[in-house]
Amino acid sequence: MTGKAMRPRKLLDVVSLTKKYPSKTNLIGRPVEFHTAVNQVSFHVNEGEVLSLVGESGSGKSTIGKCLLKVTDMTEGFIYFDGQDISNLKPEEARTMRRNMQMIFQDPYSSLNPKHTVREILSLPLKVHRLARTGAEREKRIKEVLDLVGIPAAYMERYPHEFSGGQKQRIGIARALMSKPKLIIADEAVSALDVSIQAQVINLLVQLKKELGLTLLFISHDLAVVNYISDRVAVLYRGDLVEVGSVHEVYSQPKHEYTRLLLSSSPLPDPARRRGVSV
Ligand SMILES: Nc1ncnc2c1ncn2[C@@H]1O[C@H](COP(=O)(O)OP(=O)(O)OP(=O)(O)O)[C@@H](O)[C@H]1O
Repeated sequence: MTGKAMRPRKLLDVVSLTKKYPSKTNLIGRPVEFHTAVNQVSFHVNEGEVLSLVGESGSGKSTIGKCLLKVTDMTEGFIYFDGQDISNLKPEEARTMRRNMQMIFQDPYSSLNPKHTVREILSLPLKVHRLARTGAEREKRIKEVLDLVGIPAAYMERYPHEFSGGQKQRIGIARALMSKPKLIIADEAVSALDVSIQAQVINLLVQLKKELGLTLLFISHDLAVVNYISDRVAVLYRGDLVEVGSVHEVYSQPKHEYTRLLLSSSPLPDPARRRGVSV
């Protein structure tokens, strides 16, 4: 024993990520002008931590999430995930990668297929990633994950419309957990929920982080929620990453003018600038 602290391992390393969207096309539909939604953004997420991306609407948060999941192609930059360069994956490789990088969506109402039962919704990731060969194996994993998110296994044959908003989001979280991913990207995962339900879902994520050692990239415009859940926070302003640091550092001593503005305009009680505020 040397007494030295272990260095955290970077699970995700984003280097100079740039995404430009076409903003004007010529007569034959070729893009001739571009809008830079994400500009040379670099950050990392350590294994087992929650990093939040914050910023006002249009600052590029969701675009970063989409580039990471390969839902959209980035224009420039590098992405390293779990020791692998995933900057330029082929579609088949991206599918395999998504087993380890899953997403929780903002709107639990539209993100679950209304025609599928919970069993079908949760079976799908297992089938796509060829993870459970038999029906019994699938059943076991579904029950295990429903238990983790606090939905009774007896509700497995129900359809999404039979659940409340908070329960639907728990099912969304369950779906993301099915393949035992290493990283979960939660894009405004609680914004569509009532405040009291938000707190329950956030507490569930905190509990899952502790129990499963989850690594989370949490995308949100809500500074109170971010304060509660995050280890570190990265602030985006019009596509630029202007500041990154521990929640305590950023909230108590914001370095960038925009971060100060964001904090002053958020309904965050003063003590919330210290860690541990409840939402
Ligand atoms: N598919 C697209 N085509 C063209 N422009 C886009 C597209 N998606 C996003 N944008 C633009 O890119 C910029 C960043 O958008 P993005 O959705 O990433 O921001 P955001 O911070 O997630 O905002 P919000 O919280 O409102 O979703 C915005 O100016 C947006 O209009």
